[in-house]
Amino acid sequence: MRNEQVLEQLIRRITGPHEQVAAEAAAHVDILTKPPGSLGKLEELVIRLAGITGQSRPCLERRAVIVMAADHGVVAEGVSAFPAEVTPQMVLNFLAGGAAVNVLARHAGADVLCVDIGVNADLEHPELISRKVRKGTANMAKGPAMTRDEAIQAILVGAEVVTSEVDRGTQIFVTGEMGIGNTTASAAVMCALTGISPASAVGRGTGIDDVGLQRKATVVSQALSLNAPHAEDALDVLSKVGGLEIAGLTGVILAASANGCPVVIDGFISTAAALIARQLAPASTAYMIASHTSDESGHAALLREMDLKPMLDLNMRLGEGTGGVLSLHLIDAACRILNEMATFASAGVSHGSSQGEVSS
Ligand SMILES: O=C(O)c1ccc[n+]([C@@H]2O[C@H](COP(=O)([O-])O)[C@@H](O)[C@H]2O)c1
Ligand SMILES: Cc1cc2nc[nH]c2cc1C
Repeated sequence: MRNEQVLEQLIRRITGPHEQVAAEAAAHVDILTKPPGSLGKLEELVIRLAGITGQSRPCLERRAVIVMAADHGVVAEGVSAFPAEVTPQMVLNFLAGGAAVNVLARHAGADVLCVDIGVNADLEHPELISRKVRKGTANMAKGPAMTRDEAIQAILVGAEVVTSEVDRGTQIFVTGEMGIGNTTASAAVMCALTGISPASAVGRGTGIDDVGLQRKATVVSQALSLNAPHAEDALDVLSKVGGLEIAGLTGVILAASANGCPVVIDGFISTAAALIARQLAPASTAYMIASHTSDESGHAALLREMDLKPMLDLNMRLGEGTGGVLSLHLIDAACRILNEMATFASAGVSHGSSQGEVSS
């Protein structure tokens, strides 16, 4: 079967959450020993998790963060505060267990899966998932970042990683990435698909200065006018101005959705992948759990555009899946509320009287 057909099949498997199970969970939340709605967003969260998983008492013990790593030709334009060599160096750090995401994943009981989907170096390690589609993208300021077929291949890599994890029993996924230059690609994807201006979409990424920020906006404008991506064709946008890790994460999101697994969206780059996934499969948005608002300046606007309501705002802007993995603690808390709290009946606690009712 052609790759495009495999992708279409994957998209067709995304049917939407189990509304009946969500309604049952909502009814149970309302008989727990608390005033209705008093656990706020935790209540909404666990009702959504029930609908996504089809389990009236969700328990998401097996979790994995998928860190997609890739390089970007656009780094040649001076859009990052760090050199491209940092991408492979950080991959080795992930594999050695020393990066922030490793620490936070250990704390949250999540596996870290590191995928080389397009790093511009020859990497070998027994734990590395080596699925390189190409050695980094081409410079989008000079031409398309990759071909449409490469973009689809990278989406399918993400989907395959998720599918084999689902077979191993993983129940919830977190998106993570590493790629020097990828905030430029993410900003370009955001501009192409939402019409937001480059000046509003670009941010400081790894920490570029004011001059670098101006240059970044100019590079994004140049890439958009040169490549003229079609806003109604997400694969065209992804291939012309996106990145291999963005494509891989699009596949992660689509395959998690197709398998009825919640997918926790990390920062700016992950949300750009979510934007592509939404355009390819609108039903996938029901499976997305937004973790945090990154300090990357375009992220809040992108989340609003996606109508995603993140749980945390900790001024983080690291990526790797760090914000996503942190939010697993809140997801656990929400599940435990539903699983462990007493009901008014079981604890012998009186219900509140309905408003306006006069007790005799
Ligand atoms: O997740 C975010 O919101 C985020 C915001 C800023 C930077 N990053 C990370 O920093 C790298 C990209 O930054 P840059 O400046 O090289 O485009 C990449 O490895 C991302 O994981 C990530
Ligand atoms: C050191 C470093 C770690 C990162 N992790 C994700 N992006 C990163 C960028 C840099 C520069």
